Amino acid sequence: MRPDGRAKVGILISGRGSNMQSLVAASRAADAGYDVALVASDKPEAAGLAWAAEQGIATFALSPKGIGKPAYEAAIDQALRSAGVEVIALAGYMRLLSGDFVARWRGRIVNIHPSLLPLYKGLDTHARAIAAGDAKAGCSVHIVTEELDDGEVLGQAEVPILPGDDATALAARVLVEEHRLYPQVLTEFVRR
Ligand SMILES: Nc1nc2c(c(=O)[nH]1)N[C@@H](CN(C=O)c1ccc(C(=O)N[C@@H](CCC(=O)O)C(=O)O)cc1)CN2
Ligand SMILES: NCC(=O)N[C@@H]1O[C@H](COP(=O)([O-])[O-])[C@@H](O)[C@H]1O
Repeated sequence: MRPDGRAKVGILISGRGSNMQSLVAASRAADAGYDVALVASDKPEAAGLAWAAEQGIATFALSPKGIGKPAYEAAIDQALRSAGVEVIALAGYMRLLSGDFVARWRGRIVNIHPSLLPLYKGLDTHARAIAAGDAKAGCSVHIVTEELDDGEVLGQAEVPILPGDDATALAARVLVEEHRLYPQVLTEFVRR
């Protein structure tokens, strides 16, 4: 924790990075409680990396292809520690973190997932909610454990599933809530 009581957060992304952008924007508030010290990705071509660099935020990119998960995770871990990161926020990060990595950062990794956990862990959450005939969907911010999408839920936001919705329309409606919920929950989390 910095002398001014603000936590240093590292954000892991795999693509567009719109949640990362909402976390960065919110960090600029005096009462955010955190600063973004690093944006890292398993995809060097991830669009969010370029945006973060333009904001003057340190970035790190490495593909696990050809180097194996242990070496890959050791490099990500080193980049996070070198940046002084205290809390990791997964934001559209599509790789499963190993038990070793999670253990090294126990209780200090959070993730946003596009469903009302414990419903629809994993992928294709919106299509599954529509196929099930659900009346509502949403997103969840949870603590990351070894198990996929299984940790303590810190916050959720609901949206209606409307007649004629397809997964794309529903994802867009949920994403608006993700961008509102994640910064709010991260600020509460770093103050825990
Ligand atoms: N140990 C954990 N790692 C991650 C978690 C978690 O809860 N525990 N959350 C995910 C994010 N996520 C859902 O929010 C998610 C990411 C990826 C997948 C997935 O199925 N990925 C592909 C590729 C996996 C890989 O190559 O590593 C797959 O398994 O085929 C599902 C959900 C981030 N990591
Ligand atoms: N299972 C993890 C997962 O599906 N995460 C989801 O990926 C999207 C990333 O968008 P973004 O790159 O614009 O933040 C977000 O909708 C996030 O909830």
